[in-house]
Amino acid sequence: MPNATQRDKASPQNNTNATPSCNDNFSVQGGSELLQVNKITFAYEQMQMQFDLVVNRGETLAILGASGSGKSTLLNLIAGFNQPLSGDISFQQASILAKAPAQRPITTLFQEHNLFNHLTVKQNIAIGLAPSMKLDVNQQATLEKAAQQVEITELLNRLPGDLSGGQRQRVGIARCLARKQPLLLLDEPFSALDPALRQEMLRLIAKLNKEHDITVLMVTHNPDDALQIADNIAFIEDGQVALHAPAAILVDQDAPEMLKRYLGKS
Ligand SMILES: Nc1ncnc2c1ncn2[C@@H]1O[C@H](COP(=O)(O)OP(=O)(O)OP(=O)(O)O)[C@@H](O)[C@H]1O
Repeated sequence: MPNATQRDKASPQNNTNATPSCNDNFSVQGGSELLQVNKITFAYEQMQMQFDLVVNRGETLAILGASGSGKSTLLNLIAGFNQPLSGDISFQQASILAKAPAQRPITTLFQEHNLFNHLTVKQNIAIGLAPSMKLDVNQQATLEKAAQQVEITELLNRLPGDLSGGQRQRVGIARCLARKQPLLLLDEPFSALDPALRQEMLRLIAKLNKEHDITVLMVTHNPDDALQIADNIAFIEDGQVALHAPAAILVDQDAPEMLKRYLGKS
């Protein structure tokens, strides 16, 4: 059973988003649309994909699905690391397809490889604000505030190789925070962390979502993570968004078979 926080976040009544789902009982609710992924097609040799998805401002969306279903590809298309064959992606109703990744209103945090090992923590955050790492007074203040928020101020002069996995992920989150982009994409960022650290990171993401009005798309293999911080889930199957529904569907006995199969419940 979800705990109190989980129930709060995952409760359908608390849900304010609206996109189609496959079943009216599990429809997400209305809200102000921030990101539209509109009939985006993409293909790797062996796999054709087409994604449709609407994400509302302030939503935390957990992206779940079997290994190889297309979750990372969807994030890479949104971030601009992959170019679609057709379709469109818009942010606040304006297409972002022609924009390079750094020009999109997005920051991405991966499981690994978020940091440059030859740069200090401070430089790793600074590079998110200015490629030259030469910061003006305001940017310097932004950097310091972000470091404070994730409690890494005392680590600023260290190299990533001298930090623990959790500390490195906090540096990655500080850079996301400092960049102040409205959309945060997380690709299994905490799967290598121990349970306590993972909880700490999830709480941090929930805080960013609430206090900084950051909309979050998080790929995870862990339904508990989704229940804990997500409003909705997008379930990916065979290169498509097969289901977009309130996160509470994960503990609903009447969930569609495909989801129950994935969860090992049928
Ligand atoms: N660079 C690539 N070249 C060719 N095929 C790829 C490439 N990257 C991914 N694929 C294939 O595309 C499909 C979707 O991959 P993707 O990484 O998006 O899945 P995923 O759902 O994120 O998987 P996982 O949970 O294992 O990370 C898979 O069949 C995968 O083998």
